[in-house]
Amino acid sequence: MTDQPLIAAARERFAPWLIEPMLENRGTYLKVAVAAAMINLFGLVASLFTMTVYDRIIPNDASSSLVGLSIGLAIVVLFDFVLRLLRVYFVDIAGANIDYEVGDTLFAKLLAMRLDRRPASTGTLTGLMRELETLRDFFASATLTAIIDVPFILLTLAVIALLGGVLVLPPLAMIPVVVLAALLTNPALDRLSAKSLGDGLRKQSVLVETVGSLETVKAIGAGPMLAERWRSALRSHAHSSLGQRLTASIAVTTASSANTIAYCGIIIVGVGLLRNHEITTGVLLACSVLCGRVIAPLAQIATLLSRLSATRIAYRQINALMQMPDEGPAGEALHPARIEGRIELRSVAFRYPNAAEKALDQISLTIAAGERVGFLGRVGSGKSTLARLILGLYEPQEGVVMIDGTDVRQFDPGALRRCIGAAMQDNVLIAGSVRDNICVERPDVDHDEMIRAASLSGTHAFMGQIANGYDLRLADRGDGLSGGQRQSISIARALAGRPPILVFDEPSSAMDGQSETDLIGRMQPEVEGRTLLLITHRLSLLRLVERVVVLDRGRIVADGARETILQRLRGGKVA
Ligand SMILES: Nc1ncnc2c1ncn2[C@@H]1O[C@H](COP(=O)(O)OP(=O)(O)OP(=O)(O)O)[C@@H](O)[C@H]1O
Repeated sequence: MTDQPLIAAARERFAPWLIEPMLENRGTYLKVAVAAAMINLFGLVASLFTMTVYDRIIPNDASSSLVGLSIGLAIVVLFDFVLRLLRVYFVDIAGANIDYEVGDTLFAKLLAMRLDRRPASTGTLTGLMRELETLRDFFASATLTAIIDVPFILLTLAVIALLGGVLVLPPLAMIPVVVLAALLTNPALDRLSAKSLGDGLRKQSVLVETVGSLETVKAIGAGPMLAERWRSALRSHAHSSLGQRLTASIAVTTASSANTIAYCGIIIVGVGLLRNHEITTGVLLACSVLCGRVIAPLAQIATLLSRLSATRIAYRQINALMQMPDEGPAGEALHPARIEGRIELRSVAFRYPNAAEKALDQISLTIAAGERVGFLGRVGSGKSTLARLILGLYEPQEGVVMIDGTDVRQFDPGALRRCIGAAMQDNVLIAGSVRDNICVERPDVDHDEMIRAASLSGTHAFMGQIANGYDLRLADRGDGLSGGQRQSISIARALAGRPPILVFDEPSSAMDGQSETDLIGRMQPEVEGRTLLLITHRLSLLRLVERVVVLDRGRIVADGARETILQRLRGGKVA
């Protein structure tokens, strides 16, 4: 885990995770470009229609020509309507495709990310994942098509110049004003977008923490403390968002004012030209209509730039996540078809990110295949950390952890963990049915195997008393079941599929004495001949093991046959 901010961590412009889905959708964007180009051309037609009506039809009282022209214009309007709809539709399709592709890659990255590199706060991480929506909004927004309108600004200016000569000057003069306003506000916008995003993540962080532990928050009366954190996050987010919106609106408002000025400029200059008979009324009207078509795309570009700022910040954040190292080897990973279960740690030292002390230091230990070892030690002595290293969840900074003589870093992490049945301390279940939680879509765990594992763990005994049984839908994290029931399901999940290595971290901590005794009785034949690592504070559970290792402050202080170590412990001869 890391507390380092991700902002500005990676500035690479076009990362493959974004560029590839964009390129895949180039066909769709091409259709959008064609539609946008046609819409621009139709816009020119409408202004030429105005000119023709004023210069040819009204002076000549040619009503029949007006009917013909109107029919022609109606067709153009109809096409324009259809094309505008199509443009929105295609942009949405491309946006949705990109969102799907990038979202899929990002989730895969999240699953593969090394745990020691992930952001420390869950809220921050989920907030970063949400930034995907900012990207989607950008790629699925019709504003994006404003880029295609840009070359048509030149075409429109050329038509104005052709029809009205100097009438082109007012809109031409306004272009640098709008562009300058957008360029000048952009750096501030970038900074405010980054700040607003950081504040948004802080809000998300408080929210996720509160929602995730609402029961505890209420029970311990932490509500007012969290409410104050929430209010503070709300205040700063509201403040930075306001600044962001205000700055963004400067360029957009400038564009709108520039539009009015250019329009008025055309009228003022045009009246002079009209008086000198240098242009006709039709030309003046056509040029004033066309003037709007010069500035409007610029206003769109200003909006696009403000969105671009937020998108760029979101992109950098997501890219920083994407750049994080994955677990597993850099080269070809090993996929063990089956393992014997021999575990060896050689001079292993490990320190959690940002921790002052090493959680494990100088650990050397060999566990033979099929050996059952209990781990004892005071709170915080490093027992769970040892299990995490064997599961390959963290890598040691010094030394090596090996399974069957191979460094665990060489294995494909997923393949390795399929060979290890682990029930960790927190017993978190996944939203879904009890069946989903025990089988976890493993092909080797069918219904019979699930029932076998559930019977061993004690799950089967209470499943019969619950409506829906194994199809009972659990809420997030297994809410809706008691702590002991969740623990029992976690044990069933670990046992299912008969993995050669079993890692149990306090497997009976939430169970009553009788349930624990029953569990030990059922487990004894099951763990026979399998490598078992059993972390516990309960001496009764040690009946399942033949050897005991005692840890203290990250070091091994005793290691030997169960009875020998227990005697030494009773005699107070172990630190
Ligand atoms: N995710 C973490 N980040 C930082 N430090 C951690 C983390 N998990 C554990 N530690 C620290 O590592 C040390 C060993 O913790 P570990 O959980 O391995 O102890 P343990 O022996 O399993 O304790 P317990 O019996 O309470 O479960 C402790 O000092 C703890 O503060």
